[in-house]
Amino acid sequence: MAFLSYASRQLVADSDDVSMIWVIAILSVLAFLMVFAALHRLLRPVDRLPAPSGKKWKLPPGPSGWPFIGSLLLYSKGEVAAHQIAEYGEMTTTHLGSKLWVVLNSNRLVSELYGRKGSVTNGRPPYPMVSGMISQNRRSVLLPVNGWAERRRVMHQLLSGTALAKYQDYQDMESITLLKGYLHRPQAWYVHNRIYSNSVIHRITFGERPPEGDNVKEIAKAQFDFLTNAPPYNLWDCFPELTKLPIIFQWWRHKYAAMGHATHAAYARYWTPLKAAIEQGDRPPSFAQDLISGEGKFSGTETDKMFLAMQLVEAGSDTTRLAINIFILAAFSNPDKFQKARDEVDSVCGGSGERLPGFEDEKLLPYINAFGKEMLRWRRVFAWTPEHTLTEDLAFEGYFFPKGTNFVINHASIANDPSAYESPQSFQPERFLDGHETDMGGHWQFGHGRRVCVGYRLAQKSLFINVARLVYCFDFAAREPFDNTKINHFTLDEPFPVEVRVRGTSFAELIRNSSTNVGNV
Ligand code: HEM
Repeated sequence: MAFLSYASRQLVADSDDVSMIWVIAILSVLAFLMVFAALHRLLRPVDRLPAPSGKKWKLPPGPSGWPFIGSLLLYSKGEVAAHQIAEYGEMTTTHLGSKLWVVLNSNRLVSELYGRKGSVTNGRPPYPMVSGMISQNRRSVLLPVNGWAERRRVMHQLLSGTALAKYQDYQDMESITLLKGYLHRPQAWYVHNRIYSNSVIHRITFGERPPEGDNVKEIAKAQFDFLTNAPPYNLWDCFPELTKLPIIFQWWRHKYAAMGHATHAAYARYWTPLKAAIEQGDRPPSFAQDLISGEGKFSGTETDKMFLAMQLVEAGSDTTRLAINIFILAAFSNPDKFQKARDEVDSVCGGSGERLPGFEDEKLLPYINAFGKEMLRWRRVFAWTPEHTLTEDLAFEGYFFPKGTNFVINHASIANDPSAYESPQSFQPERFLDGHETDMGGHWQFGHGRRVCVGYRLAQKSLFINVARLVYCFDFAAREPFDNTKINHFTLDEPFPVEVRVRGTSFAELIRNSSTNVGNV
């Protein structure tokens, strides 16, 4: 009897346990579904939100992508993705996390949407991590119109017109230093490219070459943190709405907040002594000097000024280094075009090392400028450049785009479009011999429209002077068989195997005798 009552109690207890397990399971599933539904609602891209009454969003075709992440996995395939995306037509709709990315696959559409419609496509989406936390909302390149516009005006004013001419002396001087580097340590050609790029932008920003020491490493780290999290590389910035979650659930914020503090501290350690020296008046002309003296009429705080100057150094250094690397790649991969470029410089400067080409020769050397443009079409510094975001709903060519749509240039696919460039795989500077060799049309590596690279004229001058002088004085060959589609941008070591040789003794003599103390700087 006792046994029976024990057994029946146990049965009831067991069935209670089973029911409890069921209850917990059902509640868990319900909780999961609720969280899923809430997240789904929170992370709806703008084209899934209602359109103004009586209308419907109408977007170009594109891959359907996965729930939540959209086509994130596709974009991780690099240039292969760019070509697959372009298969949908002149414009392709994709989703990058919760962001709506409309990819522009033709020159015509970049001109139309970045250029003609520039007053409504000059926004930026929110980047809570790389802009908000890492950059403390102070790097203009990622700011929305409000916050960006004044910084842009100041940079434009202090980097164009007479300032541009003033800074040419720095480029001249540093380019001779680069030639001397190539002459004395040819195997370190890629290091000289880096030194040139850092030194020029540093002189422009602060009036002097970068100082040696630990500060420089800290700055390099800050730049690395920024670049490796720039769009579209930061996963959390593909879901900006997640910042609406209670802070306790945003475990990833700490990492980026720490990067922001480190960036601020590194900048301050670097900027403070340079600013003090500039204020004492014993430094040559520079962007920072103009900024500090109030020349640019910038209403920002001291910290804003610091970020503006430091951003310039970051934006101008690595981009130029990579572009000169691409020149070397183009030079040894296309010997016939290289010879044509050399013939042009010889016809102006003499074929026996009589004198170095200079800025005064620019109009006489159209092929050199065309070479510079073609190399940025042929191989690129950037696969993707930051989004241009719609600041209001836009009806365009039968489509209806919601405010918040991000337009993005498909650089790789446009550059390889046979309807835009005959034999796009081949390197042909001739395609840019159109009387506009010194402007930047023909490729979009500097962006386009109101947010176009503010330093593109400086960059174009750097490319001109270095391409002209390197073509004139040095020979380049691949040291071993090499696939020239592999650029290895992200290494600071030799990116591809190159043998550099000075053209002859008269050219070595010319370089040795060239002074790096030119100009009135
Ligand atoms: C080959 C060299 C360079 C390339 C390929 C390049 C490319 C770019 C691109 C694609 C953008 C963004 C454009 C957009 O949003 O549509 C940009 C912005 C910017 N670039 Fe360059 N750049 C180069 C050299 C330079 C130099 C030498 C400087 C410094 C003087 C510079 C300073 C900047 C700045 C400050 C911005 C942000 C502008 C803003 O906030 O409006 N860049 N650049």
